[in-house]
Amino acid sequence: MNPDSMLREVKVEDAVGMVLAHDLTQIIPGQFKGRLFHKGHVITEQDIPSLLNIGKEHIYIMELQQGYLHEDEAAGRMARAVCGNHIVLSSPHEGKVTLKSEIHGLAYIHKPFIDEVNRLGEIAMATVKSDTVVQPGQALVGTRVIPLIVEESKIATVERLAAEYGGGGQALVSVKPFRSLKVGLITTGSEVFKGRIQDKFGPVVRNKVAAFGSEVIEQRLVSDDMKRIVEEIHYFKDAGCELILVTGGMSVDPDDRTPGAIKASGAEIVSYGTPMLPGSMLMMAYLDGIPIMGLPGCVMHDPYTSFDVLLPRVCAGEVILREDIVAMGYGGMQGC
Ligand SMILES: Nc1nc2c(c(=O)[nH]1)N[C@H]1C(S)=C(S)[C@@H](COP(=O)(O)OP(=O)(O)OC[C@H]3O[C@@H](n4cnc5c(N)ncnc54)[C@H](O)[C@@H]3O)O[C@H]1N2
Ligand code: MOO
Repeated sequence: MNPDSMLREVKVEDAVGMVLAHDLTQIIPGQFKGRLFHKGHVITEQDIPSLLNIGKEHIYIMELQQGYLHEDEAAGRMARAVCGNHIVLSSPHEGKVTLKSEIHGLAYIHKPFIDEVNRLGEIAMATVKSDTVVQPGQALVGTRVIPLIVEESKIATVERLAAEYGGGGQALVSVKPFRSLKVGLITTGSEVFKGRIQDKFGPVVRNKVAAFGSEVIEQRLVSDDMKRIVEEIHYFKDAGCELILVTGGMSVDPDDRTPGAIKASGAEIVSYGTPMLPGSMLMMAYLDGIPIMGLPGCVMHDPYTSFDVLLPRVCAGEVILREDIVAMGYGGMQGC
């Protein structure tokens, strides 16, 4: 059956007493965008000028047949098919259902599934990117079908794909909460250690870490001495730190000892260097499963560096792999 045959066009002047088949939107640029009339609204004589003002000279009267879905129901079914932990669904609004985060956390979106669904046609599933930090109430995903009436089989296909892609029990859209990590901070640099200049790394790192609910339990200053830096890494490991950050000395000068010290501590190096600017000199490593990050000078003064991309992921309990670092290059030119 042609879905158009389920829709009858009626002139608004003849539509008094009839029921609206979908939400009607008004847009006044700079002032208002939203629903002027709800689906299910019974049209009155007084509504006619308002309808004409938003360009509606006709409305649809709908007689939905077996095997077809209204846009609101289709959007709701798609949203329920992908919804995972810490997500709440909005009620349908202008044919769209929104998945919102319940918590401050890290968004997870299964990109191959989203691409597959959007390839089907007549469907729009718009998401934030995976690993976006989201606030409570923030929208992660909007689901909508393009026509007013869609074949039920198309939505069943979305549900089947969701079951296939999410087969391992992992939802296709979810939010990971941040863990509260004990963080050890080692600040290298003889000029800071000897008091020639005041430390500016500590406050910045404390604030960034606190933003994800973790805490720098202690900061220790060391000179540019590899043996001393290694000792401090082991000190924080023995103190039970779940993340160790080493600042400064990450570049190419003879006094830049930090990469060598992280290596000499026995840590496995995931990557020395990150394809992102600012933050290209960052090192990611693990010592017996404890993440160690070498932070270059730019973290002190640039508001968004490779550290700001990786820190939330580490705080959400993700293990950073070489491929994750590789993937940061595309889109990683943030200005430096
Ligand atoms: N020829 C090259 N030059 C630079 C490279 C490079 O690859 N080749 N990399 C650049 C990048 S990227 C960065 S970032 C910077 C600095 O990296 P470092 O981590 O080695 O930083 P430092 O040399 O230790 O210090 C730079 C600067 O910042 C001051 N500093 C360091 N720590 C503190 C602190 N805790 N409080 C206050 N100020 C601090 C330090 O005194 C220096 O003035 O290198 C680029 N250059
Ligand atoms: O580690 Mo650097 O930012 O690329 O300045």
